[in-house]
Amino acid sequence: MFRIGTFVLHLFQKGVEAEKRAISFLSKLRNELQTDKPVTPLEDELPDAALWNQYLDYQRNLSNGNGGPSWFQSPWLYVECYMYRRIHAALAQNPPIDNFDVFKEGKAQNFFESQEAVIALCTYFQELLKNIKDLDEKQLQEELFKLLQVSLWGNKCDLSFSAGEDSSQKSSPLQSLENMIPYILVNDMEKLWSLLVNAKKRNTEKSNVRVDIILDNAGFELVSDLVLADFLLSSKLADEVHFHGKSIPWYVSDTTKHDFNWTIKQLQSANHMWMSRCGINWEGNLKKGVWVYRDHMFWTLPHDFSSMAEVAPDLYADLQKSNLLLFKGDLNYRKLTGDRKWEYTVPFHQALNKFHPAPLCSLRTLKSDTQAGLKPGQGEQIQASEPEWMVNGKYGVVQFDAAL
Ligand SMILES: O=P(O)(O)OC[C@H]1O[C@](O)(CO)[C@@H](O)[C@@H]1O
Ligand SMILES: [Mn+2]
Repeated sequence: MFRIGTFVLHLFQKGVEAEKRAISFLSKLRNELQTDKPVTPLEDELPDAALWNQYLDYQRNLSNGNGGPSWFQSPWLYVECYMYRRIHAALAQNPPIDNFDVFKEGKAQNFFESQEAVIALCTYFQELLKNIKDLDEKQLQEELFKLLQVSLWGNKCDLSFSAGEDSSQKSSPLQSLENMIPYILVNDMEKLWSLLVNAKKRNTEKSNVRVDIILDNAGFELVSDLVLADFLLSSKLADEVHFHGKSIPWYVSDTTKHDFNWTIKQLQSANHMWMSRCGINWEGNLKKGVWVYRDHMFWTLPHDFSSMAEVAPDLYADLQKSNLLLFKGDLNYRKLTGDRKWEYTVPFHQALNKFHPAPLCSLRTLKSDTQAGLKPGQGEQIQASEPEWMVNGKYGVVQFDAAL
């Protein structure tokens, strides 16, 4: 008894010391950020540290003569990613709190506050499954479009955008889809449908149709992505879905492996028949191997996707095996387009800067000022009536690019 007590006390003290170290590391980070200090090399020994430090050298070369990278001067995408990586280092170097996700509570709260919307979506979906075999092509297409839109607007629910404030999905996610169509600035859903239907027709037993979802936020958005993924399998439009999540806590609400499994468990054990049915089916999909969850350190590096083939050739080669890549969310869009301030009419294909592992589509609500592939005058027209259109999350795109 005495021994156990001493052991617990010892652990507790270790925890308190680790917390103090993490807090001092974080206050140092805050001070550097607030006073525009130079970006410094990472000093930890985590597996991606060398790549981060090489990237810092690359940024130093770019800013030659301008004093080197610093918080206010360097590209926003770079320093924002760097901030999340430093937050991770503060914890990861400090056992026993090295696996602690500082954003976990916020993500769980978003999930619980979206409960009604999750119930509405799971109920709708389970009803749909009852007669999915009897649906003709037109009806299947309509259902796909609905679930794509739910997944698109699900991207409104992220926590970094709302600075951690409530951003859960409150209303029924299916109700107002029709009214929101005018807010989809680029709507390539028809192209997705053709691609999937053609892939299915060409599909022989040897070649499975594979769709990859590059996930964004946990909470309601993740549930909407899982429902979409279930629909793709249940409608036989796809045979496998591969999910890609983050290997470290990222941009507050992004999905990690823990969030992914936690969400499915929560649904499974929910006190609601259709919610728990979804959770049970989804765990079954993972066990059968028709759903696969993967993470790769590339997703939490500062590089945009045009350098994936060089920096993470294994990931690029894996994505090349897919029939369709669905990139969720604003940060993925920024990385797809190099976060440049493109003329609105520059073709999406061009903004991708040779990133074409497979046909791809971005489902993203606009929260940052990067947008390509609009019609002439389209951006200017919205700008005139709504100056905040690029950052207020009210508009979205379902923007497709066929591979080379
Ligand atoms: O979760 P999402 O859709 O990638 O949004 C995150 C966005 O929020 C911000 O952190 C703040 O607006 C952007 O940098 C980022 O693009
Ligand atoms: Mn996010």
